[in-house]
Amino acid sequence: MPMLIIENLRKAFPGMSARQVLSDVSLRAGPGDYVAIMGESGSGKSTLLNLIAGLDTPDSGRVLIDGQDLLSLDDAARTLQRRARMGFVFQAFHLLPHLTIERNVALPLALNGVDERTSRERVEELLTAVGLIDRRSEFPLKLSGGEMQRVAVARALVHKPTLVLADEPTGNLDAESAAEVLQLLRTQLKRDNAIGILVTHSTVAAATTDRMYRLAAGTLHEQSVQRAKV
Ligand SMILES: Nc1ncnc2c1ncn2[C@@H]1O[C@H](COP(=O)(O)OP(=O)(O)OP(=O)(O)O)[C@@H](O)[C@H]1O
Repeated sequence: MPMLIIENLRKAFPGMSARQVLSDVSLRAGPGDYVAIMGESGSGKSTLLNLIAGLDTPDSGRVLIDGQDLLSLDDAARTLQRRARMGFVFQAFHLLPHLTIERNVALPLALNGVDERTSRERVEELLTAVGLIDRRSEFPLKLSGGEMQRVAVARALVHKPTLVLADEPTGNLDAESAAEVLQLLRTQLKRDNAIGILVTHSTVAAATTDRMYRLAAGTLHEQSVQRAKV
């Protein structure tokens, strides 16, 4: 069963203005949970995402994904686990320009050694779900921002990860494309029973999740959300 446990994370960065960026962050999420994290610029949202992804090391506390502490693994094993168990959606899309749309979506499957036939079927399923199956042979630069982000959503979910981390995924989109991407992200997460973490400045985006937290003074504060329809 997909499970994310974040326990008592602390993190400070050394330097002149050294201060506790995260002082005590804990969070639990299970299958299909979709959580928003908001907070002022500099409150530590990116720091927290990096710790969850095992890209940075906390001063204390731990992150367990499906019971596994990524930091207990060496670099190579941690990379394999990250590839297998996580999907990412970034503000700037991060599609590979020299690969077709279907190759972009297939990438996590190729990296995880999934066979060609299974891969083809799953890519088709995801591209159909995000409404881009007819554009499969095109290259990303032919697409609009909203379309690129729909490809990125397909790529983040194609390998059925435990956890999808979305960092301001609608920051570069107009309101209409943003709503479309948010709806797809939610639908696909729920369909695959994945855990979603959405980092955003937008209350409209946050309102599409199930639970919303504000990161302030180094810790998470749960906010009441009125679930919005997107
Ligand atoms: N590698 C680093 N070395 C030193 N300080 C850092 C480092 N990374 C982040 N910080 C500091 O930690 C604090 C939190 O930064 P972080 O990027 O996590 O904030 P954020 O909430 O993601 O901000 P934004 O919304 O602007 O992206 C900031 O004061 C930042 O300057």
